[in-house]
Amino acid sequence: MTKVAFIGAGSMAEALISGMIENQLMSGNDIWVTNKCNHEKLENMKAQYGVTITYELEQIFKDANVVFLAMKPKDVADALQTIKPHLQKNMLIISVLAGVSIESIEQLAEKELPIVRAMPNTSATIGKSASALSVNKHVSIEQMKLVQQMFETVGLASVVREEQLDAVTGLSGSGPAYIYYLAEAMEKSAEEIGLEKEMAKRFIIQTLLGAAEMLEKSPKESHQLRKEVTSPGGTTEAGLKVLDAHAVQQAFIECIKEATAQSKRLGNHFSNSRKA
Ligand SMILES: NC(=O)C1=CN([C@@H]2O[C@H](COP(=O)(O)OP(=O)(O)OC[C@H]3O[C@@H](n4cnc5c(N)ncnc54)[C@H](O)[C@@H]3O)[C@@H](O)[C@H]2O)C=CC1
Ligand SMILES: O=C(O)[C@@H]1CCC=N1
Repeated sequence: MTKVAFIGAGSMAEALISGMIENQLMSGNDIWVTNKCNHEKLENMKAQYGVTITYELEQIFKDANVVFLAMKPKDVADALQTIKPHLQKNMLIISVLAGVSIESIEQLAEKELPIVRAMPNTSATIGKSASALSVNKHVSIEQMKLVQQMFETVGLASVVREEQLDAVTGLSGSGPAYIYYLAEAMEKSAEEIGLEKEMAKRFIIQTLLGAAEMLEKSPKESHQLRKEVTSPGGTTEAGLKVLDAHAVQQAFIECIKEATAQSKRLGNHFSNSRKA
């Protein structure tokens, strides 16, 4: 039996827990969760997923095979300071922290541990995450199999070079937020053009799902698919001209680059503050 401990009980921890339980990789009995101080949040997770909640570190780490680090990057130094006496050589550490390198975690833990640095996204909740994984040399073949299984249960999982993880963070870690941002704009416009909220929402969702599935199933590139919607002199052309006038595509490119840069900054800030 695998015992999985989550240190941190926020959005990402909940997305992974819910995805792994929903997709029957494990049950709530296999999962132990703690956080910094929000006991109500832990109680809610216990009620919803049947996980065990505790602030007793002895309990959470006893016989744990896998330890997820799921706090914000700014909190990892404090967290590891507290938990490091409980970390054993055979425990697989999976960090989902943006920017924080495997080397930084190794230094904070002050012992040789198998460490996976992962970048999933919140669509893990419904088994649709896009997760990238990098590992250190202490991860065994068996542990790697388990990691692949966990992340494949909650979506697509690919091993990447660690230096690519900042880019993955900017692209697909943060990616769901970009799509929700577009959905928000579509919802707001629907109100202004006279469509009822609920009906508009169904049309927006179906449009996003349909376009995503076309991107997946059609052999055509995204540019070609866009051209096929855009009749000369038609409605799409008129709308897209407005997006071009506001340089929206360029803004999205800069958004993804900036998110990537921020992931790097989070990591640099972290390793520089350790050197200081
Ligand atoms: N939210 C997202 O879409 C994604 C987040 N991530 C990464 O996941 C991590 C968590 O992000 P969120 O879940 O959004 O944050 P959150 O703020 O929702 O949750 C953070 C959790 O960490 C806990 N925590 C803080 N210090 C702690 C300590 N010393 N000991 C135990 N628990 C502690 C907090 O109590 C809270 O439960 C971040 O490092 C982020 O970079 C990665 C991919 C996507
Ligand atoms: O915004 C963040 O920092 C985290 C990492 C990727 C998505 N959310």
